[in-house]
Amino acid sequence: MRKRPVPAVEIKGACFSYGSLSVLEGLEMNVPRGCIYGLLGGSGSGKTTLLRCILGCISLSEGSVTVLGSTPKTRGHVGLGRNVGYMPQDLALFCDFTMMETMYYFGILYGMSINKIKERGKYLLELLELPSVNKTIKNLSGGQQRRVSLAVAMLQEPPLLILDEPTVGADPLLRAKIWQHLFELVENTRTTIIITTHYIDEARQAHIVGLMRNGCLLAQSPPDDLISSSGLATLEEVFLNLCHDQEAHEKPSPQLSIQHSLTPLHVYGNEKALGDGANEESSLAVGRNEASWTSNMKRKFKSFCECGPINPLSILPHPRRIAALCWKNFTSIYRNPGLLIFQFLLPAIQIIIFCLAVGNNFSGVNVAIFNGDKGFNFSLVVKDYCTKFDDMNNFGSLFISKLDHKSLDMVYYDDKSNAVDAVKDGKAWMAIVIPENFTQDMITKLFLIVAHQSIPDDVINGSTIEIFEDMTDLQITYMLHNMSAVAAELFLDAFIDNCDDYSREDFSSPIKNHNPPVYGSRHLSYSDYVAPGMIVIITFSMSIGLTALLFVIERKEGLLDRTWVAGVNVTEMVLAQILTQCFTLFVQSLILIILVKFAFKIYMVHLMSIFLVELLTMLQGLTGMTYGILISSLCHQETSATNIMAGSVYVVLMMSCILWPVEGMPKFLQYISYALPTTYAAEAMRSIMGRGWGLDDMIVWRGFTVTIGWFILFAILATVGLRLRK
Ligand SMILES: Nc1ncnc2c1ncn2[C@@H]1O[C@H](COP(=O)(O)OP(=O)(O)OP(=O)(O)O)[C@@H](O)[C@H]1O
Repeated sequence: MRKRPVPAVEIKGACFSYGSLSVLEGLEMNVPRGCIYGLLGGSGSGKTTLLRCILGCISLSEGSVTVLGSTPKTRGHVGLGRNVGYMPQDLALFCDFTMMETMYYFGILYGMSINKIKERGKYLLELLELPSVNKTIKNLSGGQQRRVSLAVAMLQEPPLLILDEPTVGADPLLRAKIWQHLFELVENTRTTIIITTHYIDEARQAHIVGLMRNGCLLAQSPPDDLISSSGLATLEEVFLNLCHDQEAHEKPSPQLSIQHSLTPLHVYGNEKALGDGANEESSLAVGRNEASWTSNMKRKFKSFCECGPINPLSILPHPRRIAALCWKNFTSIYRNPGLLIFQFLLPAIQIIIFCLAVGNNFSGVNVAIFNGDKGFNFSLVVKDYCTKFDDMNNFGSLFISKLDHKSLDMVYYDDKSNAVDAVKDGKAWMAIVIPENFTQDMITKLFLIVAHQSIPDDVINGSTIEIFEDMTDLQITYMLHNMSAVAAELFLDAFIDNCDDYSREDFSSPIKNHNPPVYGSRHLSYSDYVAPGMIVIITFSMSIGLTALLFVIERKEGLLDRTWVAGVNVTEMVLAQILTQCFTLFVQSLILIILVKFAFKIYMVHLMSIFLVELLTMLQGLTGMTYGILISSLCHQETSATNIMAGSVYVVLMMSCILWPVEGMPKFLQYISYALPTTYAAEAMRSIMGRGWGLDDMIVWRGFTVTIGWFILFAILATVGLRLRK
């Protein structure tokens, strides 16, 4: 018995839906080797979807696809790679590349030698009448860009070419030339070509034409056979007739439609391979009802888990392809100064804004002052104890002189109620009211203390400065409290230092703060506290944003699909991204550290700590990057990626002890906080910078370990996510 030749593409009972929209409904297709197969159908009939199923870019919910003898996108499949040239409907080219660079990039992915790429690239660009090879893609016309895309598909001389509307934008002469070249390819190399088109006259030239409508093939046969068997004059009439036939059936079974009009494919030695009865109504129902994105993902997950042993070649990274991907990433960056500035300078700008805006000394804080102190010529009265008071006779003024004049704008009032009203009216944050007999009562108090006598209430009241506050701004309140406490201390210092028999120590607080402290400095500001965490969050969030958007955009533009079809696997894609990001993160973190340490003099104990800060910052960036890839695998659009990103960054900023210590959170929130990827890292960063600790300290190595753990986890999830989404 004669063995049936293996077709180039064989599809049985294919069902596929986007959410609730059923696109392929039990479709049967058989493409013999060495022919041009013209897939003709109206807009939205499912042609592109069908091609993407053949390429393994999307998985069928029902049915099977065999391409060149194996099923794409199964574990055993190494990837179509060099065997399939694909020209998508979208441009799917890197617009900043020149035409020749585009050839080199895809050629390397296909595994071609540099010389071969050069030779084929030049030949194809000339054949397709493209201008100078050094012109960048973005500077070509739409039609020229599509021709470069066609050249990329034909570059490696694959046995199977899949072209989605390749002649759009080409003039009739060039269209004829392209078709001529396709015929030569089939004749000379027995290449199989599947070509989609809206133009019936173009499809007429194909060896076999498949007429597609509403997710099924109404007929597939050599065009002449279709015309002769139908008794009609043109292919257009045949197509219209079939469409009417399909509409006449209330819900036509695709099986029925195909059998109705199918002519055996004698010319290409192909038996009638269609209509194995694979499509039951039930499978159509499944196709239509599998409504949601989740069901698509479940389907992919199921096929991912069930389709046989993993072929190591399908997941093992290939250095050549990784190098090509890295080269592409770097070229995209340096050809795009805007992106370069965004990557390198935005974190720097963010930290500059932070250091300038947060944690600095206050200025211009309005304070209302009423100094009612009449003063007192006390030198006669306390001369025996306090000989040095001779030149001081108004302690109210002495207290005011000890306030921080740089931070405060002091407005003097001549009445206590006016000063208090200034606070009530929002004109001042604090009113300081110094009583009439302040100096006199202070001296009396001292006199009575020395004489070991009790102090009457009116003397206590008269020697007390009253403060009226607007406490609605916590930071200003803290500052004013701190400032008035310091002024009171300085005032007491000045007051007591003038007494012959008493020293400041006699009146000192029972607490002694050692100076310098064990760690840190008495002059630390809020920015010293927040800066370590800010470095972490800026790098983390920038990496999420850049990577998530990059991947979502590349997917939308069809670049990812084209890269997968060219044979790149997910591991290579993730590794190349990590390598590229390592470089950008190194520069980014170095700029951040230089600004923080040297320009803004944020507290850092040792210069040696810079190495650990740099390392931890880079690791956080890589963690953000892998999280970004994960987000991109969940999102169709930039807006949804941006929303997830913004939500995540907000949570991380609030809960990672960057602005507020974990100890200041409710207990249950502390657990959540520690479960975030940035909390331990921010703690470690603070210990490295503020305490000068190294990797031998638990807080520091825990920060590194947890960050690496999250990086690995996100990398695995991102790889699985990309694979499922592929
Ligand atoms: N990613 C997607 N998500 C949801 N629906 C989609 C998606 N891609 C395509 N569709 C829908 O699937 C149907 C088939 O689309 P497809 O692109 O396969 O048609 P086509 O025959 O190639 O059309 P055209 O000739 O206009 O390119 C259309 O209704 C389209 O709106």
